[in-house]
Amino acid sequence: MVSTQIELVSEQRCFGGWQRRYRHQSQVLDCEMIFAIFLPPQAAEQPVPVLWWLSGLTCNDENFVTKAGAQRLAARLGMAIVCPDTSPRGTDFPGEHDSYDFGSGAGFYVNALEAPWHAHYRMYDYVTDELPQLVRAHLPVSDQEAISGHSMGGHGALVCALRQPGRYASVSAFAPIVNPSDCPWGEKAFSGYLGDDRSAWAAYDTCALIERGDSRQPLFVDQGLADNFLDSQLRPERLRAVCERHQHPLELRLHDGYDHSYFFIATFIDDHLRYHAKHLGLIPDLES
Ligand SMILES: N[C@@H](CCC(=O)N[C@@H](CS)C(=O)NCC(=O)O)C(=O)O
Repeated sequence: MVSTQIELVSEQRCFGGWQRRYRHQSQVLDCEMIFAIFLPPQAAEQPVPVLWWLSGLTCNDENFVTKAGAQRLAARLGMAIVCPDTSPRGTDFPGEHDSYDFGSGAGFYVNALEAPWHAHYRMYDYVTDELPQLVRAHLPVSDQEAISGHSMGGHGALVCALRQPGRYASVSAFAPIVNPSDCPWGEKAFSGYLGDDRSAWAAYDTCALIERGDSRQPLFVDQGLADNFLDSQLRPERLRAVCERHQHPLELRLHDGYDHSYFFIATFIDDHLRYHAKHLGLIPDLES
């Protein structure tokens, strides 16, 4: 079941299109949520394909919008970009706001199984089901979709695509957490949201999903080599190894000197937008 109302919070003209924020009551998360959408100029004429952008720890719907610099090219390509928030909001469970890597701002795109989180922390269903239905019902986007994200959101994007073969035209990620079942961020989040039975964790672990082999969708991943979290949390070599073992198509680009920040994302976001535009069948007007 989908909530039916969305309320415009703000809008700005941007590269001939619109950058907007909307508020709505999420039934899946049982709280009020805000999401951002960039609508390119083409959306005034007809529904346009949509890129889902999943952000990382500590983010809300605004980080990508204000820091990635994606709107200029998205406007030319005719691609909408939707940025969901990263967790339910407005709830106040014990410990929910105490740390940056668990609770608010850190939903990890899972459907929680453990109390008290399971009543609200259902970000997988929110970003793959409720929000797409809501956006399509109210805004000029087509059912063609691609997905990308950063860090916790890179994990989310890869997991959403690998769990739903054939759904997204393409998937990409910046500095994704590729093996959350075996890194400190993931172990903390998954034991809190999913419980101690690690068999439930594999459904949200990119490396485990590639092992399972349900999807053959190519993965496009950028990773900075000066990323503070490279060796402790991200471990792209594990993604490379599992993809090699299973002949899963992977383009993994390692970039000297780039860190974990949105400066890294802003540097390479155009490559990702063009990659998705190609797979979404958009004909880019890239002269000039
Ligand atoms: N706050 C954490 C790091 C959190 C962090 O780097 N978050 C990334 C995603 S994992 C982010 O995008 N932060 C928001 C921003 O840069 O705008 C720390 O200082 O260790």
